[in-house]
Amino acid sequence: MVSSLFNDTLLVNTQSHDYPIIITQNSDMGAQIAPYIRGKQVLIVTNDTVAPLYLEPLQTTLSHDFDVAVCVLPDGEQYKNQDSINQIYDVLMTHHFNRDVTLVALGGGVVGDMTGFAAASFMRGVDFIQIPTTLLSQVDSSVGGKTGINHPKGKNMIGAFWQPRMVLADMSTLTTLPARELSAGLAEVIKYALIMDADFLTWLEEKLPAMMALDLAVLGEAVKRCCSYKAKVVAQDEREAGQRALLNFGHTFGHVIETHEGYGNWLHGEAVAAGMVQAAVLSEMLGWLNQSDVIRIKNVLAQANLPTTPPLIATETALGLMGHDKKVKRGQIRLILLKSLGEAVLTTEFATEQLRDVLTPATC
Ligand SMILES: NC(=O)c1ccc[n+]([C@@H]2O[C@H](COP(=O)([O-])OP(=O)(O)OC[C@H]3O[C@@H](n4cnc5c(N)ncnc54)[C@H](O)[C@@H]3O)[C@@H](O)[C@H]2O)c1
Ligand SMILES: O=C(O)C(=O)C[C@@H](O)[C@H](O)[C@H](O)COP(=O)(O)O
Ligand SMILES: [Zn+2]
Repeated sequence: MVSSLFNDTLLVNTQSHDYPIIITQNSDMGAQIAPYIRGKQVLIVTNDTVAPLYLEPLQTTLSHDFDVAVCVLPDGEQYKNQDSINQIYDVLMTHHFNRDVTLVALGGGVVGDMTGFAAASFMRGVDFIQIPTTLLSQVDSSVGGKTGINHPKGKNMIGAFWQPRMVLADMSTLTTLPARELSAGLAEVIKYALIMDADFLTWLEEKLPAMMALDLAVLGEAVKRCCSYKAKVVAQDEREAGQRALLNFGHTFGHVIETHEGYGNWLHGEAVAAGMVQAAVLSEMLGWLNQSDVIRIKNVLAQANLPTTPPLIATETALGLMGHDKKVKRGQIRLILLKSLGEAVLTTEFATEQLRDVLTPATC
């Protein structure tokens, strides 16, 4: 579909440093990011799906001014682990790169999270830049500095808060993204509406068809709105002491699904979608949402081709996996639930029996 050019820049203010999110189309990626590279060494980290699509022009442009190395990782959530981080370190060491290096993440959230973690830990911290190429990474993972890898028993269990120097979201990259991955990104977009802005939910209900038809102007508008919400939250609570936890809506349930089903079998966004329904059902049990709200949530997720029911997981197994959630405090599971559409809270105001009911197959 032909659409008008989208161009916008947002600023993220954090205690670490401020950085821009450039949202654009058909960009010369190398030229866009070059001004934010402070040394002469660059390591581009990508994967074997994204490399054939977008690596060559980026590498060529950067090679005019920088000493550029490349690390191509295997594609998949199942490779978001220490082996991949070691591969990044190996390339950095082989090239004798030092604290002047800037790591460039070219890919989706998996590449971005791992590149950020490698940057946070190599020589105790070097610069990195995010070039997110999935909708999910453009609306969420490239912003805010949560970096890391999975443990076999839990998602993102090892990591660091480490902010990028800049984020370049080129909407044109979405034209090659598989439809299932676009839908996975829409889950995080819908998440922002449910936790922060009921008017945005209404906007989405109208605009989802255009987004799914790859109208880049509408997608760009959605990316801008989501990044603005996230930038605002991260500016107030960079390290998740409080308010930032709201961005975890659906994730305590969703991470259980991803871990239990085997990393990569349920996409992150798919698991979060089903998890948001579970959280909404629990919110309804508490009298905070009404039945029509829950139906509306299920409908908007279904409209985006997302699952609204979790896979079969034994209740005790799910509770055991939930125990690893990073929001657990003094042994107590804390959940993000909805007080109303557009308003989320971090809470322990639910009975364990209610949580068990939600986790019991067929309740949602
Ligand atoms: N750090 C954060 O704040 C944060 C936020 C949300 C999600 N995450 C993490 O992000 C990950 C999910 O990210 P994702 O949904 O981007 O998945 P992903 O990185 O696995 O990318 C999805 C798939 O699309 C491919 N791909 C990427 N760009 C493409 C393009 N332009 N054209 C064609 N194919 C392309 C990838 O190779 C992969 O196969 C999870 O690990 C999740 O935990 C992190
Ligand atoms: O940025 C955040 O904060 C989020 O929680 C965004 C989530 O969408 C993202 O999936 C994040 O990686 C989950 O973090 P975790 O701390 O639960 O691992
Ligand atoms: Zn997420």
